[in-house]
Amino acid sequence: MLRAKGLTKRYGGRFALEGVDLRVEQGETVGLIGPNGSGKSTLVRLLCGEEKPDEGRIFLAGRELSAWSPRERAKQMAVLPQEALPPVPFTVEEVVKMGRHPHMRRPWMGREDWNVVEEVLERTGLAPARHRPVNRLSGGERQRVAIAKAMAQEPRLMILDEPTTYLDVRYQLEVLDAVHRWKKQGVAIFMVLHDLNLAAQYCDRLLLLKEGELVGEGRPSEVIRSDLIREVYGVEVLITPHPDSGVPQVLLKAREERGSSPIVRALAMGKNG
Ligand SMILES: Nc1ncnc2c1ncn2[C@@H]1O[C@H](COP(=O)(O)OP(=O)(O)OP(=O)(O)O)[C@@H](O)[C@H]1O
Repeated sequence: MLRAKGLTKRYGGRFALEGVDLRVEQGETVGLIGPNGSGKSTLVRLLCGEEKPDEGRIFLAGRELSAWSPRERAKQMAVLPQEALPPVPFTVEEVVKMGRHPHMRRPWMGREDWNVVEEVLERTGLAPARHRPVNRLSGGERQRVAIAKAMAQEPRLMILDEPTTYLDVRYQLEVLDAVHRWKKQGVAIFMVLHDLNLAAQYCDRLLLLKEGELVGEGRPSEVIRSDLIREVYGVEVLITPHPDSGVPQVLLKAREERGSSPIVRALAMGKNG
């Protein structure tokens, strides 16, 4: 569904991405992980056509990304950016309806469009809030509306940049369960996640970025390894299988030499007067 080869991007001569290859099949969830500044958002911007790579090519459903018209591309691919939805003065229902635009042949909604909007509002639990203006919702509620709009678009590929930002643990799981259901319906999913434990639980494959280069790729058990996490993030971790599913889970180890950090020492001095 999505294939990229040799993607390279420079900003002012500095490499943000270098020689990245990837593919996402239908019905597969691929997670992108990596530390701050490793190039995750840059890669997302290239894959959704927002920016052009300096080198490399991207194919969507077998056709070069740049060859798709915006409308036809929107039927194939929905994107949930990190800053998903500004606090606009539209109602929840109006925003979800916007997701149907690429499918509408006339300027008004047909029966099929209304059916999809109704189903999405029900499935996301937003039906009771349908007439509420989005600018009066919390960050987490707005995130759910953005996800509902993307669902109404009925894409074959969904690209999500940190979809759990702003969400408490319950909604993090709700959103990722919804993503998992799309995948089961055959949608290809590519998502950036900071939380390594959620990434291991919800992704079939993981890509690990370090300073713009892919340094790990494979099943969660092949990528979530203490040596690789130490090398890429510079922290000591313990890896243990999840008691239910057996997927690797990361336990953070506190740094041993607490006293040696200048910040910790300064804080301790402040505390002691
Ligand atoms: N528009 C830009 N102009 C200049 N440099 C940029 C630009 N966008 C990103 N960069 C640089 O490219 C590198 C990768 O940034 P990017 O935002 O892709 O990282 P990230 O992995 O998404 O980080 P985070 O986890 O903090 O969101 C960083 O060094 C960043 O400063």
